[in-house]
Amino acid sequence: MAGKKKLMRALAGETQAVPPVWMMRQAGRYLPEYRATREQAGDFLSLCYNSDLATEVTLQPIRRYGFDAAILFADILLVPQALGAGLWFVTGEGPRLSTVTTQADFDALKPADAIHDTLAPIYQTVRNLSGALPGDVALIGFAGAPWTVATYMIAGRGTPDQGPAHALRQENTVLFEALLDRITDATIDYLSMQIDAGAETVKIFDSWAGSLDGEAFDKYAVEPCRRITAALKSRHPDVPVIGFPREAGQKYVGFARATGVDCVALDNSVDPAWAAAHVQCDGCVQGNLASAHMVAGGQALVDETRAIVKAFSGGPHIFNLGHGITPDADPGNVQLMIDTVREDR
Ligand SMILES: Cc1c2[nH]c(c1CCC(=O)O)Cc1[nH]c(c(CCC(=O)O)c1C)Cc1[nH]c(c(CCC(=O)O)c1C)Cc1[nH]c(c(C)c1CCC(=O)O)C2
Repeated sequence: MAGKKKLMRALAGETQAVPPVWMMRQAGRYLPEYRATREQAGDFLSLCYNSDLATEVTLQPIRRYGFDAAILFADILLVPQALGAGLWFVTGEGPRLSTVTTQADFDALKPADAIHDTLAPIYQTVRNLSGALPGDVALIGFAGAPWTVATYMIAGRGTPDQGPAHALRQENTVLFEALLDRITDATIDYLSMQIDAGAETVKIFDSWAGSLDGEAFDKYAVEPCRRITAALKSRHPDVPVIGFPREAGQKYVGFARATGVDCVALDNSVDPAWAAAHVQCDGCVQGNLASAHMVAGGQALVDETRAIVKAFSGGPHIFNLGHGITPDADPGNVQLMIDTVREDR
């Protein structure tokens, strides 16, 4: 597999002495060049839909640091918008959406295959990137998992406990499941189009998977991810899929087998030694340095980075953070992390 990109080799199950490295939100507000381009675009959503500027911010962290992978610059909430939901961002607070809590709200949504007009600029960004990236850098596409996307569509915003989505699933299960199915169908088409445009792997972000217990986790986190993965594999058999059931805890065990994903991304609440024994045994894992180290830096960052690389050194591993890098991170600490991952060993 010598000629293949480092990220793709890890996803194919190869153990490497130096793991590939990239970061969630690597194109983000901690970088001065990102803030400048975002200002040029006007606002966050305009940046997402401007293919030239979205290409530019995706490339910025690749130029600055030489990561092994670039992740398409977009957002998981573009799918609800393409389905017809209202979406806007309140500076300093986060996303706001028109809510879907009644049958009438649901009936007003567009069919899954009507999303592509809205999302066409995103496919263009992927095409741009596919031609612009250095030859050894892999391109990652992504979408939100249906449960996580639904939590925003139902509440109309981010919530600490996903209460409104849990309430709807209990009070109107039929409507809740219809919404999840609509998002699932749209997500399959969306990711498939990203792959057609040049994404070499795709990641499914289930940021709120941890709030689903027992049977609900199987029905609303595992099953939609399994369905998306199976549909993608039938259309694009050679494209690996990364699943990120954040805060799944013990339910990380067997997630790859149950869903068919090629790699499981770990949040930083997971102990690396435990995950090496119970999750990495099924294939590639990604993670899981705490983002706080990117703010604090110092010897603790170096020690923890080394400990994670060592814990996962017996199998396929992609070095990453456990969640997105935060705006208050120091760009110098990112370089220190990368240098530590890539040091001779
Ligand atoms: C839940 C979620 C969202 N978006 C995303 C998730 C899942 C991952 C996670 O749990 O963080 C995923 C996402 N969002 C963004 C990407 C681009 C790729 C990357 O660099 O990782 C990805 C993969 C850009 C973004 N998405 C957002 C920003 C910051 C916007 C800005 O520039 O002002 C970026 C770079 C905004 C966003 N987008 C979302 C929220 C809640 C917010 C506001 C919070 C915040 O400001 O960080 C929804």
